[in-house]
Amino acid sequence: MQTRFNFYPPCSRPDLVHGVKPHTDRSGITILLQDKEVEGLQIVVDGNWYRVPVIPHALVVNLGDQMQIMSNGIYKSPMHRVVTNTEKLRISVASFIEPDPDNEIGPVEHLIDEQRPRLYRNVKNYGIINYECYQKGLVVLETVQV
Ligand SMILES: O=C(O)CCC(=O)C(=O)O
Ligand SMILES: [Fe+2]
Repeated sequence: MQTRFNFYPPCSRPDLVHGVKPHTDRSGITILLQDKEVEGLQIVVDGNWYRVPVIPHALVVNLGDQMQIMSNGIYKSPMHRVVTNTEKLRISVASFIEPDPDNEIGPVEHLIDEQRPRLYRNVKNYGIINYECYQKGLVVLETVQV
């Protein structure tokens, strides 16, 4: 598990600047504590962005790419982003839980059959693949499809 503290200062041009650009998490599971007053997290569904509301002290549980890979696409790793605002700073704490990077992961055998063929190849060090694709603006899961 790795934990990241995110700090988003107020921004004079939220129309131009994201707090975090659109991405999917590399993890298996992400546990997120949002700022208890300031919204910012958004999720995309069918091309439309939706706010994730703030519920003070509640944890947001999100699934990451490695869950999507291991479940052969049954569990989804949703695309999300963080927007900035002109008035208030925002803080969040995200814990990413994932397999040991040295362990190869791939779709679980009994979730592969004729109705649901294998969607992803086996990979090691998925965190590095995810990071490099994020820097290049690629959709990471597409790069590990069979
Ligand atoms: O700050 C947030 O609410 C989410 C941050 C995030 O998506 C991440 O750290 O991967
Ligand atoms: Fe994220």
